[in-house]
Amino acid sequence: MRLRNRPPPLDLSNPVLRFGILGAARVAPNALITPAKTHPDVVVAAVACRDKDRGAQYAQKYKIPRTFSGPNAYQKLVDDPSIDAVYVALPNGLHFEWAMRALHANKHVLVEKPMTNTAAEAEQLFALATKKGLVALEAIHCIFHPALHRVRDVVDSGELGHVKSVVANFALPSLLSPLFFHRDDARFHYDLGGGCMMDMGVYPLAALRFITAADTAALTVTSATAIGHKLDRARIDRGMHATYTLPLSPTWNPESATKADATAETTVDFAMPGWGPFGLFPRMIKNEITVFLEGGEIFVYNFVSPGMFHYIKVRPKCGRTRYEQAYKFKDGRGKRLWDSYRYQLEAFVDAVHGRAPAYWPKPVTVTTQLKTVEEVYTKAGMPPRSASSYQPVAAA
Ligand SMILES: NC(=O)C1=CN([C@@H]2O[C@H](COP(=O)(O)OP(=O)(O)OC[C@H]3O[C@@H](n4cnc5c(N)ncnc54)[C@H](OP(=O)(O)O)[C@@H]3O)[C@@H](O)[C@H]2O)C=CC1
Ligand SMILES: O=C1OC[C@@H](O)[C@H](O)[C@H]1O
Repeated sequence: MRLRNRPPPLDLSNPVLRFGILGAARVAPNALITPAKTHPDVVVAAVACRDKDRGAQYAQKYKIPRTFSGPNAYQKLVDDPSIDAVYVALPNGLHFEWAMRALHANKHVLVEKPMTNTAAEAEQLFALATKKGLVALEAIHCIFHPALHRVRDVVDSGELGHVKSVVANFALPSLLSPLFFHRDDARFHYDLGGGCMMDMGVYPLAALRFITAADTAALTVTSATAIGHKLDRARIDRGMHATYTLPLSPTWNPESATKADATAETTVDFAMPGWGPFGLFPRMIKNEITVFLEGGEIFVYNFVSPGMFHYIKVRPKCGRTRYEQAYKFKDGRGKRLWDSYRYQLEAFVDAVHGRAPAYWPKPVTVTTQLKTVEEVYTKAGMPPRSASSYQPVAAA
């Protein structure tokens, strides 16, 4: 075991990016470990897990050569000179602290969504990354897939006129919830940045902002209604419904655009109850967006994981309905079999190497989204998620 855990010697002429993962996290196999296998410039070199045995099992299962464990595991990984980039796969409330610690240790950071608990924290994080010349990316993977770019292009083309409203839903039926969440999941804990709007809500919000080109401004939240979670009804939302006003995008076709702002709504739920007598009939997963435009509708099925399967239904008021799919970018970049995590990794590595990624979110995209999430909680009568108590080192 000792031998296996000894780091391979560093080859400084090798452009390979050596990732370390913080947390033996459930998300990491899909989000990084598997995509890294098909990226020639990426190696998953280490994982840090607080528990020694669990860390060793995880490393063995996913063939990760090095494990850090114990109470200082995360800091040891972050400080290790053989690691170039840190994937922060921890509960939301720990993202800020560990991404900041990694940046201070001169590592690039791929941070799980939502990037931080608060908009102010994300601003601080991006400021440090910029100061140090490091890459910091929030892992809202679906935005990196060509499918949502195709939807944005159809909207942008003006073929259906300007956007009137958008409805985006991502919700799991209660029957399926135990497959996704532990009974005592971090998602249900306020102190760890839990809540459904934080966890699932960021997908519909980011996607609808992206496809309507309203991704660099904070939306106005016009209403929000939360369904409290049984473990903490006052602070943790099991479900959230919110409505917004979208700023009019200057990229819409000026011929068809009117001065009226568009509206939007999102619905998310960790555990939708069944319907009918005693809620006996289970609901289906909701994972779709509908864009209503002057001249028709666009419906996107499976916007969260479009790499698995998706379709885009374009239904003009006059004319024939068509179905589209997009698994590659229009400039030919990408591969049919890449999923959204693989596209995200491609963008991350491109950015590290100074190549122009197919898509790269501006820091303001992330910070304004978090402002909107904060406003949703406030409007729903719940406290926005609290800032981390971590105090970044002043000068590093
Ligand atoms: N992009 C995507 O598709 C998805 C993203 N996510 C995001 O990824 C992050 C992690 O989610 P997920 O993988 O489901 O999480 P897990 O429940 O698997 O937890 C991840 C790790 O968090 C660590 N951890 C550290 N402190 C605590 C604590 N106090 N309580 C609980 N865990 C702790 C544990 O590390 P250790 O091993 O050291 O014990 C654990 O392995 C979240 O931010 C979530 O939003 C989640 C799912 C999908
Ligand atoms: O893709 C996802 O689906 C379920 C969520 O709880 C998870 O965090 C999210 O990223």
